[in-house]
Amino acid sequence: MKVAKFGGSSVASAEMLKKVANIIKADETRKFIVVSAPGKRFEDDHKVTDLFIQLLKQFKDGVDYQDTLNKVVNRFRMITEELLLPNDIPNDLKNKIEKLFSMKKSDEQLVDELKSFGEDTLARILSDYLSELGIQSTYRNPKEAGIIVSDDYGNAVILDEAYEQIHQLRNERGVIVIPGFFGYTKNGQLRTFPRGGSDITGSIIAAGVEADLYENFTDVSSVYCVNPKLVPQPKEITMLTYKEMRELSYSGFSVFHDEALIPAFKKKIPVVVKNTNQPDLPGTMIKAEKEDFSKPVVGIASDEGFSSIYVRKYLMNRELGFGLRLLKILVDENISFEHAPSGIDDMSVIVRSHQLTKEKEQKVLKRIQSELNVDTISIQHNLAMIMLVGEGMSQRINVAAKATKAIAEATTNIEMINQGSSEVSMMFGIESEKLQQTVQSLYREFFE
Ligand SMILES: Nc1ncnc2c1ncn2[C@@H]1O[C@H](COP(=O)(O)OP(=O)(O)O)[C@@H](O)[C@H]1O
Ligand SMILES: N[C@@H](CC(=O)OP(=O)(O)O)C(=O)O
Repeated sequence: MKVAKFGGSSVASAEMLKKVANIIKADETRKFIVVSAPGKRFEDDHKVTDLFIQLLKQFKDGVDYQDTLNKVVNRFRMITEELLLPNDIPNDLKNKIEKLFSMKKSDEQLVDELKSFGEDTLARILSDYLSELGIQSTYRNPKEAGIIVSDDYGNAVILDEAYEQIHQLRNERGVIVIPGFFGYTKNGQLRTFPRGGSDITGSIIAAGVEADLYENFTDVSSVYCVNPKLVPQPKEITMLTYKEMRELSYSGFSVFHDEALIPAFKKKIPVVVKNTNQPDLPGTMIKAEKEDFSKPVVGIASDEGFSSIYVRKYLMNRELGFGLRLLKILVDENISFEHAPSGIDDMSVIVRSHQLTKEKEQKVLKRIQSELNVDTISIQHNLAMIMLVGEGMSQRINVAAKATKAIAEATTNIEMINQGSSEVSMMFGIESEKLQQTVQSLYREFFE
């Protein structure tokens, strides 16, 4: 029994949905189908989820939102019309949006409910389309499916108690189509997962029904060892471990959501990333155990938009609780940190820059200066992080040497280095503007 998740790019148009239906038809063990909302059909297109966010903003700002509303509804109408289905579902969507806008709800509740309409509408359409094709198919809302989540708006996590009810889905007949990206709290309130969260739904269903395989269908034939936007036609990864994929996803491999690995990992369900346009290709397999240790590095992930807060204080090493108090100041300001490399008398804390408004930055720096009485404090913006990932790294002694050589060849200055304690990853902080040339140089060193 398999769970197949189709991402936004795979359900962006009627043409893509026909491919999806063929994939479902081709293998009767594909029983649970999880879908995203329609994504981009071409480079400058809009994801439906982004249109919903824009729509709510216009509604809240009191400006005319009819144009955006029509755009959203027409995305679905075009699909139903081309699939020769009635227009009831898109018409219904329009009414649901207007009804939601007439209700008294908090902004956070409104945005979560509105965003969910994208995946929900698409799941209903796909289920009807499969039925039209003679495939026994049922739409299941996440509430009925048992996706019980925490109370965090736009950032929900699954609760352990959900799995028992999800397991019952095994007994249902035919194909079950479930919208991704959202669940319900114990009190029946809708909450969405973080952006890109349909991958998480797929993984939850796979763990709940104890599937033999979780297939994640997208628009690339495999996970590449580096982001294809930075290196043209990079090498494909045929197999990697949950641990490696989680590190890579968290650090910039947007092809699979980092939080989506955990449910599958807990139940040891293998995951495969495949291409909806070329479903017969093997794709990339993600499993628990590493089989091939010949390559120390399996992938190079990278991301931009980091800032580093640097503090220096003579005899910091003798001051009990210094790091704790520094991090506490960040917690007070609701700022999470990514890395915190330290020396004898100094420490850097790397945070994602979007968390720092100008005022917050000034406040944090002032507090650190006065409460920790540091000798030097500075902040550096526009940093990029590059993460080398591979479980084989712990058994090699020259990975760091090869990496620093490649970075030097790109004439890039290393701002910081951090090796994860698990020795699965090695991180380099550099100036953002040098990112592409540095990644390309590392790629040549480790993969060519
Ligand atoms: N290392 C990588 N391997 C493959 N794709 C990657 C990688 N890093 C980033 N991507 C991007 O991830 C995209 C697929 O993810 P996403 O857009 O979320 O797909 P979906 O619409 O199926 O959810 C690819 O088109 C590619 O641009
Ligand atoms: N539609 C949601 C959830 C999702 O998973 O989308 P996609 O499969 O297009 O990454 C989003 O845009 O965040």
